Amino acid sequence: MARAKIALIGAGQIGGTLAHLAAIKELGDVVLFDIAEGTPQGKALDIAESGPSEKFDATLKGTNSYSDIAGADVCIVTAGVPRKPGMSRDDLLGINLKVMKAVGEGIAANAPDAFVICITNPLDAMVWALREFSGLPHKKVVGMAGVLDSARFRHFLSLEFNVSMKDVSAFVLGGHGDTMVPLTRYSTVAGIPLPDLVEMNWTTQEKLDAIVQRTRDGGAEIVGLLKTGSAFYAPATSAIEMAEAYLKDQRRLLPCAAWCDGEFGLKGMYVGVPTIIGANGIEKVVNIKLAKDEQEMFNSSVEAVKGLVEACKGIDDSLA
Ligand SMILES: NC(=O)c1ccc[n+]([C@@H]2O[C@H](COP(=O)([O-])OP(=O)(O)OC[C@H]3O[C@@H](n4cnc5c(N)ncnc54)[C@H](O)[C@@H]3O)[C@@H](O)[C@H]2O)c1
Ligand SMILES: O=C(O)C[C@H](O)C(=O)O
Repeated sequence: MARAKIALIGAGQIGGTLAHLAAIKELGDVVLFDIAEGTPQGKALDIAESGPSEKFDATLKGTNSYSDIAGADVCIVTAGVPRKPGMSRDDLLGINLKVMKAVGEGIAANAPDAFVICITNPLDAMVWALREFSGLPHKKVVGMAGVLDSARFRHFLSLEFNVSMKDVSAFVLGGHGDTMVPLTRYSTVAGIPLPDLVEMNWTTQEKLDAIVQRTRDGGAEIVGLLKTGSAFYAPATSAIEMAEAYLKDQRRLLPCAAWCDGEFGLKGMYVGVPTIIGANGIEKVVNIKLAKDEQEMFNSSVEAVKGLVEACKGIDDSLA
């Protein structure tokens, strides 16, 4: 069987890391696309030259031409600009919206059957815009954020409980911004929900609240440390987890920015919700029951995302 083809739109920090991971995991042949001349070609060659030591079978090609992504099975979009210290993700909306238009049109013309994972910020609005510009089916266009936010939550929890990250599961829903909703009731250590662990005196409510806040600020914490850009190792790993679920029809239950039309009482919008990813893309949005306080937090996150989508419509008439 022919290898899968993975197109990476944007060959910056995340794009290069995605290419490296996709090759090492032998998910398929990789095409790195960028408007910057030389960058995708240089990164593709550099990663290909790691193949003899790493012993992977995958070809890597760098390009500035959309025609090279033709027939891609998966497109992962990181094209655009990251934030700098002092900025919010929402400050990137105007500049990255224009990028989504070019990328959406490029994917529609060359890889209309692909499963498309958007990473560019502000995530929930950009995945919505990318879907609109590309015209691809909603279940084939999804945003990466919940896997990353949940991974950060899991990491911080594993430090607090001094247990393996493997035994910590967590769910972060809502928009990928300050209003994201880390769900403590649905997060566990080896199946024991976090509120029970507080009752067992394994941690305190104050410590748990601080971890929830650190998770919400997880992106800004790294931006503040790096100063010249944002996180890229964990974001790339998160998107690869989603791509692998699609390519291998794993039916993973992962939190993603997915199209909700009826689920969670929403009428046609993208926001972070639990999904099942398999060979058809988003196979299902898992409509979990939220408690009153969780629903209120989710609602305010939904309102924040709606505001960004309205801002996109105000900038680009074709989206209105
Ligand atoms: N969703 C998430 O959880 C998450 C996590 C981390 C970063 N991000 C976002 O991902 C994006 C990329 O981050 P990065 O660190 O890789 O940035 P980066 O600056 O390292 O790379 C972005 C690349 O996009 C390219 N580019 C710009 N316009 C383009 C266009 N029209 N077509 C093709 N390529 C284009 C640039 O040349 C650059 O190489 C940012 O918007 C960042 O905020 C999102
Ligand atoms: O914080 C950012 O700007 C990048 C990304 O959204 C992240 O959460 O790391």
